[in-house]
Amino acid sequence: MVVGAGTAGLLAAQTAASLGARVLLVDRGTWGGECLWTGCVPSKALFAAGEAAAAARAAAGFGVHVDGVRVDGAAVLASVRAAVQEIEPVDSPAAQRAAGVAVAEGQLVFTGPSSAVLDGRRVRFRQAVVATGSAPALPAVPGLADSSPLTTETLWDEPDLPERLVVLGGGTTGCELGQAMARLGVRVDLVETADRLLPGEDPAASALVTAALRADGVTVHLSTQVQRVSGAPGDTRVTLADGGELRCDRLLVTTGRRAAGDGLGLDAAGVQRDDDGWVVVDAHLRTSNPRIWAAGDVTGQPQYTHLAGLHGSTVAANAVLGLRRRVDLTALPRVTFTQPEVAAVGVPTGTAEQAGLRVLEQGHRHSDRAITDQRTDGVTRLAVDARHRVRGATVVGPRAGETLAELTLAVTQGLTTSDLTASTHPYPTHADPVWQAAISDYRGRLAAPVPRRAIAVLRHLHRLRTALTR
Ligand SMILES: Cc1cc2nc3c(=O)[nH]c(=O)nc-3n(C[C@H](O)[C@H](O)[C@H](O)COP(=O)(O)OP(=O)(O)OC[C@H]3O[C@@H](n4cnc5c(N)ncnc54)[C@H](O)[C@@H]3O)c2cc1C
Ligand SMILES: NC(=O)c1ccc[n+]([C@@H]2O[C@H](COP(=O)([O-])OP(=O)(O)OC[C@H]3O[C@@H](n4cnc5c(N)ncnc54)[C@H](O)[C@@H]3O)[C@@H](O)[C@H]2O)c1
Repeated sequence: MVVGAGTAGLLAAQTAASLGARVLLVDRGTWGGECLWTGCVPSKALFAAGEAAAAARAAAGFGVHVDGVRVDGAAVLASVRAAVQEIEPVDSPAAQRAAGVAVAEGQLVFTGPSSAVLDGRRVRFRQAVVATGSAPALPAVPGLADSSPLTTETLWDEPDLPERLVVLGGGTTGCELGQAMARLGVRVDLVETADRLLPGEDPAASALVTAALRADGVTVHLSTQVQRVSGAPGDTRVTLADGGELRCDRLLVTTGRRAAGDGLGLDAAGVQRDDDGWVVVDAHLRTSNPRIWAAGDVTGQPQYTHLAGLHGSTVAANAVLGLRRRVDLTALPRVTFTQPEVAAVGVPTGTAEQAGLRVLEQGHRHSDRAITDQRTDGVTRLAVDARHRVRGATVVGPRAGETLAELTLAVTQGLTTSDLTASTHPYPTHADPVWQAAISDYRGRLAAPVPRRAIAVLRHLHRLRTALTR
């Protein structure tokens, strides 16, 4: 039995069925989970709308004049919902049945180590997977909960875009949505408690994203605590610790997540959770109940759809075939879909030098493709070890998420900068700075005393051979 039909649960159920297991997949009704309904899909569709508006405004820089860009907020949100609807059939109950998975809709509650109830019906299972995801967490700010703030669970049902929006939290979600909204003409204040946006990323990435958001009209407040929230939608007031006040029509909270395991009867099932509510798993994703596994956000591991999917297929193989597969997080890629995008993998490049690695940096000012596209505000940073193996990378720039695929392969396979140099890169792409960084590292190696002497000997031998054959 699999509880939760988000990415983790869908992949667990489909993989288990393909391995010959009889599988029941249970969900409350949001087949496809957060990614489809309230996460990746709507946020990327909203970002695409913002990108279209920004491109229209920036067109004059290319000599193309678009007069009077007008944003119809209701139509933007309708286009976002249309994107969700177009993808929805792939994750629907019908699609699961076609894949050999039995489905049931309702709220499942565990009643013991191998039993549960689903809307009053008893269910017994040999093995179960908990894949119930995570939910937005509201910080303990006085007045916040009473001010009906928006979260990523409610934003998409709004009839129109607000005129003024305060976004609390400058992590991935706040930066993506804040920039998209500003580009769509919303007056955005973005409030972050840390001293930089995207505090988990390389500081170079934070600086470039902050500059880009400001250029799009976002007012960024760093190192700022919110003391109190008052008012209601239409006129919400956010009082800052320094005494300042922000007024807005809507407040959007993007300050982090909590596990969605409450009310699931995990205690009755003997499934241990940590102090923050995340389900505790071992390296094979097995919980404290040997019959029950967990996958996806609910484990408290990094919250990404690609990891949830990997978790899902891994637990299915472990549960059905008795394998002992692990999920290796050392080369887990991640992308913040702002413009410029921030893509990173492996050892954090911001702290790589403290870890004894060298950082190769290539600004994008001299990348021909960045120049033709008028997006030179990017940087590529590769962390390499003493054997020139790529151990981590951060790329900031257009399509950085696509560029990251090569670097993820490099980190996973222990490739060196000379391996990257040896594979021809097409010209001109946004991935060019990766090749340039690798080539300059390789050239640096050739300039060292031993290779220089070897090159001198080869040159000398070649001259001799040429002279003798004349
Ligand atoms: C705004 C936003 C943008 C994002 N963008 C990206 C992105 O671009 N790329 C990326 O990789 N990640 C992104 N993420 C993260 C990504 O959405 C999650 O990591 C991923 O969806 C988690 O999948 P999951 O299967 O673990 O959980 P979920 O998708 O949350 O699925 C859990 C399912 O369990 C069901 N459920 C819960 N409790 C019960 C119960 N008791 N009984 C029955 N069913 C139950 C729920 O209804 C739900 O369908 C984004 C997140 C947000 C909020
Ligand atoms: N492109 C993607 O892959 C993508 C997009 C969105 C979300 N996600 C996933 O969802 C997870 C959650 O994202 P998130 O951005 O909601 O959370 P987050 O934890 O990544 O960021 C929250 C931010 O809010 C700040 N903060 C906390 N309390 C605050 C307060 N009271 N006032 C102001 N700022 C405060 C934190 O310092 C932090 O920078 C991400 O870590 C990621 O795994 C992924």
